[in-house]
Amino acid sequence: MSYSAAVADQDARYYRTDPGTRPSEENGCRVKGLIVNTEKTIIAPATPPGEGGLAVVRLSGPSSEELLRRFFKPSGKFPSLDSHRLYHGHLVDANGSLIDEVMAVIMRSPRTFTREDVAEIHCHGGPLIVQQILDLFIDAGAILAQPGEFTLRAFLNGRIDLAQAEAVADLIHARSVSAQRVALNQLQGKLSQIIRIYHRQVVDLLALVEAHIDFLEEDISPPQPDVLCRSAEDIIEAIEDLIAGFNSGRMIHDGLRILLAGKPNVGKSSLLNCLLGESRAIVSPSAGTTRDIIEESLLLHDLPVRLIDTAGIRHTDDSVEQEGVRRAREKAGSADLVLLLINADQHPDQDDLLALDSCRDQKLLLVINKQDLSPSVQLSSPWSDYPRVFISAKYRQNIDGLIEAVRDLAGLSGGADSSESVMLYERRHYQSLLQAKSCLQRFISGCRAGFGFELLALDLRDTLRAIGLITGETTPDQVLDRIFSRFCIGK
Ligand SMILES: Nc1nc2c(c(=O)[nH]1)N(C=O)[C@@H](CNc1ccc(C(=O)N[C@@H](CCC(=O)O)C(=O)O)cc1)CN2
Ligand SMILES: Nc1nc2c(ncn2[C@@H]2O[C@H](COP(=O)(O)OP(=O)(O)OP(=O)(O)O)[C@@H](O)[C@H]2O)c(=O)[nH]1
Ligand SMILES: [Mg+2]
Repeated sequence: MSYSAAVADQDARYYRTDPGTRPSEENGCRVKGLIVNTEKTIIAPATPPGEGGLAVVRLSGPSSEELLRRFFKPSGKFPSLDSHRLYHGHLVDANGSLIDEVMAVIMRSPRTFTREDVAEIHCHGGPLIVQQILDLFIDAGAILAQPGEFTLRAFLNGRIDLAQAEAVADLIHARSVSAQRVALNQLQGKLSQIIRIYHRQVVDLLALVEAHIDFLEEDISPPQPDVLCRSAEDIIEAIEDLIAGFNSGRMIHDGLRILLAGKPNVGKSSLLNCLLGESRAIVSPSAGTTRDIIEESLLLHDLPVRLIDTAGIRHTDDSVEQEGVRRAREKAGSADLVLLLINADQHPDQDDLLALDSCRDQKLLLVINKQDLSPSVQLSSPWSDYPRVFISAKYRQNIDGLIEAVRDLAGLSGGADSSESVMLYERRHYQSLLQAKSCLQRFISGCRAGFGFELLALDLRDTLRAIGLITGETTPDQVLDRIFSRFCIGK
């Protein structure tokens, strides 16, 4: 089967190892079984499509070595290929015609990324070459890997847990150094280690409770409710520490949504252009220039940011401008942070107040623009209630001060860039921990209300299930499926 036919056939390749749990046919639609057949040897390009210096094609599974040996002819006289050694040679097809001059390596199980036998072919980076190599191996019995299947196999074979597998994708997608660092820490198992500690503590607590269920007749004194409660409270406290960092983690990972708000002509679009370093939005001295919402992604000192420029907010009879104002107000709610611009050379007026009203409930930084025109402006309440920074968007004055103020307000100054830091940034992990916390809280109220140990044990088992979702011990197949489908082919 050719590479493209194999891609088309991908869906037909999901099956489980256990025949008892074959995918069922429900309403004529196949349910994807996630457990892959690790008897099969998978193949995929490990490098992105297109031209490059090199491309790497990777195989994993029991036939990797046999398939490599069939088509790879090492230079020199090597009776056998040593594991983990890169060899120079030629790749030839079944008829013996040359496909490419390559380097190849065989890595024997279990010291490999997937814990299976892995072979890699480092060929010239041309799409046609890669295509021919894939065709060659697929014709010989290898199957094209699903997106994420190498990492999935590493997970199924127990080399990494689910949080580490997710970190592989996050590492690849990271666009800022901090996001990269946080993902790398997670890949190294630092989050998993903490999760395992929580797990251990809940297991210990459960053992205490269950011992009393099992040995009811024997004369051992039951654990004191306040002792049980205290243990649960300690675990909750630790979980809360991790939960508390989620917002910062999420911002580092997903980027910060920053809305530029303010009445017309305060310089919102000028600030967008200034931060972007290019003239993206139209700037003009006439009020009401921006009508549509303009969104751009950029890095502010390594912080990924989605910057949203909106129509200046004011009362207006122009229907197009009214629509712009409506959209601007609507956007305000979805932002992590609002930069509300006012003029340095003018006391805030009714239109400024209107703009403030539209984003009062948001985290807000007052940006006093055009400081080149006037060095200071006297602010009274409500304006004096907000953190503020003076800048000039047009002349790029104090932009560093602005970025610092943004980081401060987002809670990202210091801490976050410590290389040791473990940060919660996946919503899935956050939700599992919230769930674990509420199970523990239920346990505590149960203890206090004098519930029986059987019931209390149930709460603790629910806690363990919630914690296990993070490392993948208790994660349902559909969730695994969703996680691994985020991966690219070949990872
Ligand atoms: N050429 C190449 N480079 C690569 C990878 C790869 O698969 N091939 N990787 C793929 O993502 C990453 C490296 N990650 C890896 C992680 C674990 C193992 C591995 O073999 N682990 C074994 C122990 C290794 C040993 O002791 O020598 C294990 O954990 O059991 C290999 C690569 C990035 N660079
Ligand atoms: N002196 C001075 N002028 C500025 C500064 N920033 C912006 N301006 C000027 O203010 C005018 C309005 O700027 P814009 O960026 O279009 O303002 P806006 O808030 O996007 O306006 P609307 O899109 O109409 O809501 C332009 O003439 C800019 O050149 C500044 O820091 N100093
Ligand atoms: Mg504008």
